[in-house]
Amino acid sequence: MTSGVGNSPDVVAMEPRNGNGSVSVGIVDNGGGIVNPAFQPPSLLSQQSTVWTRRQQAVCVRHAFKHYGSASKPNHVLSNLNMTVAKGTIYGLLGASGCGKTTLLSCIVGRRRLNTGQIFVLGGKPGTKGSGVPGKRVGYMPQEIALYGEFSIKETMMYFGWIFGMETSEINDRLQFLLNFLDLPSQSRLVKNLSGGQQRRVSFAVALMHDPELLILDEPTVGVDPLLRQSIWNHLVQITKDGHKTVIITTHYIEEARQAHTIGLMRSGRLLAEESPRVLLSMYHCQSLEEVFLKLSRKQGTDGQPQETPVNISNNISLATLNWGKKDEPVYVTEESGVVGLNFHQSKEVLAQDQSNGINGKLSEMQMMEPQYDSSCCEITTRGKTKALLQKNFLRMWRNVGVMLFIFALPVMQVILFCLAIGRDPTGLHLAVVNKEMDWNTMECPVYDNCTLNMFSCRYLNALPKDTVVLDYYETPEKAINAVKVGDAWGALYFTENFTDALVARMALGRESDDETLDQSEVRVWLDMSNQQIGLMLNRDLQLSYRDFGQGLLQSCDQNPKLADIPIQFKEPIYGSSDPSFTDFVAPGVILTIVFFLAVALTSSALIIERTEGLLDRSWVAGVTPLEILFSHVITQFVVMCGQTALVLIFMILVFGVECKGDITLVITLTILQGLCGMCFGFVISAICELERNAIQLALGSFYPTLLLSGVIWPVEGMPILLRYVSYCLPLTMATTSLRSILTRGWNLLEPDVYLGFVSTISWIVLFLSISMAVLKFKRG
Ligand SMILES: Nc1ncnc2c1ncn2[C@@H]1O[C@H](COP(=O)(O)OP(=O)(O)OP(=O)(O)O)[C@@H](O)[C@H]1O
Repeated sequence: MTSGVGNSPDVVAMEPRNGNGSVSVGIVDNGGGIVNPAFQPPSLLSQQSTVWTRRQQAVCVRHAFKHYGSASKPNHVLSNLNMTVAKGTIYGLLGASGCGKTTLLSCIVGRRRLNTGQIFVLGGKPGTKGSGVPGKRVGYMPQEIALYGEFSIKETMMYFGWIFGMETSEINDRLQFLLNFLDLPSQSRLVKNLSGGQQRRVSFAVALMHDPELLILDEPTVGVDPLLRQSIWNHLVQITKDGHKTVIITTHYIEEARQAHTIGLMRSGRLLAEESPRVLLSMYHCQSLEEVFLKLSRKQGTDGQPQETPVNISNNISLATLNWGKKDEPVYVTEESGVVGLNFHQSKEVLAQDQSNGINGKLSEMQMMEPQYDSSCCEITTRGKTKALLQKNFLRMWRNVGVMLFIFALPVMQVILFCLAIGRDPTGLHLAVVNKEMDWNTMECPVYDNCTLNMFSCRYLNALPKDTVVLDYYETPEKAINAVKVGDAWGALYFTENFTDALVARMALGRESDDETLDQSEVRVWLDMSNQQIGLMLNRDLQLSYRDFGQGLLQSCDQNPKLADIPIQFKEPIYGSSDPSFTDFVAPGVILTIVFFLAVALTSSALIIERTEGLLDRSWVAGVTPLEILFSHVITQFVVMCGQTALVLIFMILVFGVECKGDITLVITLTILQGLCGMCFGFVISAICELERNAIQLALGSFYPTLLLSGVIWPVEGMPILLRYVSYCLPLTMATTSLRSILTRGWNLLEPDVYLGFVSTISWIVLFLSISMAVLKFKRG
């Protein structure tokens, strides 16, 4: 690449550099100005290496293209943009709202990736190993507040300080300085209770916290009073003085950017100019930078689309470096370049420092040295980051009463409600009875418990379970049936007036009994089967009561009670009890569902809230990786889950007596694993969804199908064969079967039914984690 340095500068302007007495010299175009008599065009040497030279700049952006939206309908935000920020300078990035400043900055700090083009920041490419960007080499103040509202100012500083690898004492010292410098209120004040301006200052303080090499400030002076604004600028000038720190700042107060060393005027994703304020003013014969901007904007408007001439970008600092042999001479470099495709003159001033103030040597040293690499690049994580992230997660939970209730009160309430409301036999069911053996006037129905062969209907009715059925007597079968029809009773029972005689005859005659006898000896029942559970239960109770009645009668008449039973002998069940409860069947699924979906609910919104508040991005720019964020949530959730699992199991097993025949450690492990699985599913949701409401919809939307298809409330064996396969692929199905086998059969890990539940759960955890990591990485691009 050739440089335009060989073109003799027409005019060179000298201006004192802020405060330090050194001089910086700008080269002005043919429009007139002061010529620096000392100027000697640097001898043109071929560049050693483009990469090497770019590494000498703080930021170097080349041919940057960035669009949002799909490739078919792109919203172009950066269009062939080039930008050079010299080390040790303040770079004011100005431009109208929506021109792409924030997008450019977010690409520089590694929050976003360009579609094409290159960015070098502090010698490396953002996002590459060892570049330190994102990381502690950069201090970033985004446009949004991006702070944890529930944190105090001190906790905020601690959080970011730890992430930046600072010691607590160091953070405290720095905090005191920043509190004074930025005129902040007491360090114990919660960020959410600060005024907008105060919050912005805290956000600024976070960027300054670790005294980074490169400060990137997106509108730091919005909502800040003029006095403080000036002191912020003074501070920026101060920290860039020694050439080690660089600042890129955007502001809507164009005139305050006069204090910057270089100004980049941006419009529609391109840089219209990149000059020192003085050069810009004299180049365009304007009194204010605003006028310059307007002129340039109009020029761009009349020029129409920029010509796609190859951009000739030389590198001032590299040239300066190549010419560094003449250390005692100021170095001036001019280049003619079609910056961003616009054919306009871009002269650049390279600051040459007076050797007498000692800075020249430093600059020289800095520019000649190899890029510094972040030594923490190869660590998976640091103690500070882990501490900061964990403290953040726990504090956020602890400070939020709603979340705490959600975490611990809700599972207990769900278990209590489940055990009280599900699986118990219904009671107080009305039966409409027509008993023609009774005297309707006296309503007497004597019950004999000896071998008296009289009033069998009363003896049978007496055998019905008292808490389950309530007997209402009716005069005629029509009235009793009508009571069922209008919903007053769940069934109607009819006994003929010679029920007892017919039943005795039936028993005595056996196969000799005629149809009339058989008919008269039967209890006629009309049930309301609209409610399957109640209908089946009444059916069962009516039959069991008849067996009890028959056995009691035979026993009292010294007969073998077995004669009253059907000839099927049910032995003691191998697993479960002979009176199984629906609760025991559903409980395993309910335990897992509660823990799984609470975890989904808790995590699905966690990342989204952080993202919408800008906290996630800010943490990323501070050097926290998606893996560290996920990992910190996994640990936090794990602790929460242990508490939830303990509560759920204590209430289920100890308080409500749900059967547990197996190893309780297996039960605990599987429950916690399911919680982790739910959490990972929550991560997927929060990674996919941009808005909290979408996450809630997705979480709720997935709840019902999962519950219905996982064999929690009905056996999977009852599903059509295809749906069964779908069911087995869901995260809860095999785990529910596994937990059921442990609880009710007492099986151990050697049984396929049990270990497949563990295998399926762990596989889902890995799958969900991989998906969320992939989505997070994709979104950053
Ligand atoms: N995440 C996003 N998805 C889609 N479009 C976006 C996104 N972020 C920004 N944009 C669009 O990109 C364009 C540039 O936005 P950007 O925030 O970079 O502008 P800006 O110059 O910083 O504006 P301001 O000064 O108002 O902050 C705008 O049209 C904006 O609507």
